[in-house]
Amino acid sequence: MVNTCPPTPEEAASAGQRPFVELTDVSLTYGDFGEGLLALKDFNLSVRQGEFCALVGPSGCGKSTTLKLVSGLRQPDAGGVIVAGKEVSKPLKIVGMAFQNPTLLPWRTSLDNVLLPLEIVEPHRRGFRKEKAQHVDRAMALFDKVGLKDVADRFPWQLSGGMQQRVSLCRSLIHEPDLLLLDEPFGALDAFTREDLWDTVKTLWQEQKFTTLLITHDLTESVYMAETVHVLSARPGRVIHSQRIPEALRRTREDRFSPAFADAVYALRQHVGHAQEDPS
Ligand SMILES: Nc1ncnc2c1ncn2[C@@H]1O[C@H](COP(=O)(O)OP(=O)(O)OP(=O)(O)O)[C@@H](O)[C@H]1O
Repeated sequence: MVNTCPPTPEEAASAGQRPFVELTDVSLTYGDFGEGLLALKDFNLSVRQGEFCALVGPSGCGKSTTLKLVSGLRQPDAGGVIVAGKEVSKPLKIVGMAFQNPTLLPWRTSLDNVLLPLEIVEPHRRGFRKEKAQHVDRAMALFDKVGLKDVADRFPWQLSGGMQQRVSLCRSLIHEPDLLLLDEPFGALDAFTREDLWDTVKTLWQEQKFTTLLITHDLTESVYMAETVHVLSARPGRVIHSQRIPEALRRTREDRFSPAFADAVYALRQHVGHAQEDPS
């Protein structure tokens, strides 16, 4: 049932698609070169436009580092990082990010937290006052989509963890990014809230088709959410296995209890196990 052969960059190219995100032979060392910590080595990754990918792998293998490279927060020591056809050399504006910790500012209301990126990042900042009414409308529509009611005027400390994470999600999407980077955003939530948010994010992605990279330690989550799951080796991280997850496997919540779904999770678990045993 599980197709373990993702489309290669060549196959995507022959179908007329250039990868939207492409990391080629990337290495990155933290700290002083020579005695620093080698986080990624010979790292290759290719993501199609609109694709939903998950990155899984042992703790400390370089998953968050990969997102830092893709978002332009860090540059590699060697190799290339291309997003939307351009070499990444500085923080990208087409990126939305959400993390395990919602990182909302406690003195701002939910609405003002969501509007914050538009207030401080160009080109939105310039026209912010003039276009504020449209931005507020968009924020309210996003609140609605993620199932939040009457939270606009409430402060983060008046919201549950799941509600805060939904606000954080709205903030990551308010500027309509082409690329959504999710660093374990569901990790700290209770199981039921997490499952609800999986569906929320899936629905938003199906509607808007932003290219998505999700970091997770939860293989069930990766199979339910992603079209392709990439398994990283132990540090220094590189992709050692890529697994396509057929859509038919993960349409509904009930699908998560099917034998085919369990097979896909099991196959991934084997590869993560190998990564933990043998870093080479
Ligand atoms: N700013 C930094 N300075 C020095 N070392 C760092 C820095 N950031 C990350 N590292 C190290 O680089 C390696 C990869 O870190 P990274 O956070 O990318 O891993 P990860 O796979 O996301 O980990 P986890 O699954 O535990 O969140 C780790 O050994 C980490 O300690």
